[in-house]
Amino acid sequence: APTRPLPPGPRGLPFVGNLFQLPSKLMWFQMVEWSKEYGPMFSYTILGQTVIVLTRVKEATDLLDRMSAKTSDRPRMIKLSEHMCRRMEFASSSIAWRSLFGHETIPLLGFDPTKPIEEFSAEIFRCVVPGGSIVDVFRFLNPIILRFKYFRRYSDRCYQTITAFFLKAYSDPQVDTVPSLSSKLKGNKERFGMKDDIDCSWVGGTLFIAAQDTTATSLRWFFVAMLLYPETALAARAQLASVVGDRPPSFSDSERLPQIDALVKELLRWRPAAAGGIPHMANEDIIYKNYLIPKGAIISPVAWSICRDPSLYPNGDTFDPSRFLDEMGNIKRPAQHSHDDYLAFGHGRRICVGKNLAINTLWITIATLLWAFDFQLSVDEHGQEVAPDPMAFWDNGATVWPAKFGARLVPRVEDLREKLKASMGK
Ligand code: HEM
Repeated sequence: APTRPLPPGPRGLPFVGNLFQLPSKLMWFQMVEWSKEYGPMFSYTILGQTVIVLTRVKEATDLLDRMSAKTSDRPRMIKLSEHMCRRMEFASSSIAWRSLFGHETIPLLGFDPTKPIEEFSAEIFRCVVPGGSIVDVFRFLNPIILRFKYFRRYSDRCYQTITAFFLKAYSDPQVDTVPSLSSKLKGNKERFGMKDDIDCSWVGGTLFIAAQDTTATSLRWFFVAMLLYPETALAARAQLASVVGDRPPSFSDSERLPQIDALVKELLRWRPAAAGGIPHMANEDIIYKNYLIPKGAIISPVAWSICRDPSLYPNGDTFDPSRFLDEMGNIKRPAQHSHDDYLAFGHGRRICVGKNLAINTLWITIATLLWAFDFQLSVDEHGQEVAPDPMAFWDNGATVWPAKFGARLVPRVEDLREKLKASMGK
């Protein structure tokens, strides 16, 4: 069969390819720039590894949803998968902590028992970005690293510490009124194909890592959006006032609060937590639009750009929840192939397994925060209000947070604490 060219892309150097053109931070920005030059689908290479980048809904859904059987492998991530997690990974804090391990919810200002996971997840998230760890770029180093304990000392320590942590979280006594993943696994190991308690504890642990930072990232961006687009908070509060009045919102109000649905959709679209997308890998040669996507190529959907696809979401840089509402104020029918307007959760067989938990977590948290507090800009030492910069980022590897910013939360409800406590008991 006639061979086809790779999608166009930036010229690289012999052997190393485009390695030195990739910034070490905020890599997806480079992808946005390249897509302006080379089109919605382009390719680059790192040391012979082809990466196909997708920046529009059409290409992403054609390749990753409709051809999912051929594009749902994950690239081999040596440092993450083989060193730090020793293949234990198969695939916001409080809710994940409770629903996965069955423990008490975490108090806002008290001791946070999940802190040790943070360092570990930050390192893991760095490895997910193509080129994010040295051994994944220079693969010939792997046998050397495997041979000498010295080179593995960091990954070994990570694995041991985190396994002990997950095991304790899994084995500690649990709140028994609410079912959790741990309580399901205990006593049913064989049924779920688990070898031992370490296996079981890692199931909870990896889900925790995937759940916690992504959801918390979205909540950070929620505050930025509310401070910069206060009119959107007002619209949502007006609806909350008419539906729930002075009691906290609950899921039973959801049918009557489309403004909150629209806010959640817009938040995940405007600032998709995993802005650069999570890479897939082609498991066979694919010819698409007369280009070759070779077997073994990394396919990298850039969520930031896909969620701004002008054919679906005009003025994509503006935070505007009303784009999802019709004239009657109800949620619009989602655009075709838009995953119900939730493109931030990835594609095909690899689509985020925690999508519904994440949407529900964001929904109830956002509804409650809007009901409970006014959000005000912080004030500097000269008494000047300081607005967050929506284009100032903190790169956390797979997730991208807003750079540090201040905000003041002013209670809008009398007896807030008592009302929240009373509603939690229900
Ligand atoms: C705002 C919150 C979240 C966002 C934006 C998000 C986004 C994503 C994305 C983009 C992927 C990769 C999909 C792909 O490869 O095409 C993913 C995978 C995954 N997510 Fe989430 N996620 C969120 C919350 C959660 C939660 C709450 C959980 C667990 C309870 C979770 C568990 C997972 C797991 C296990 C995978 C790997 C699936 C696989 O490889 O087959 N995520 N997520």
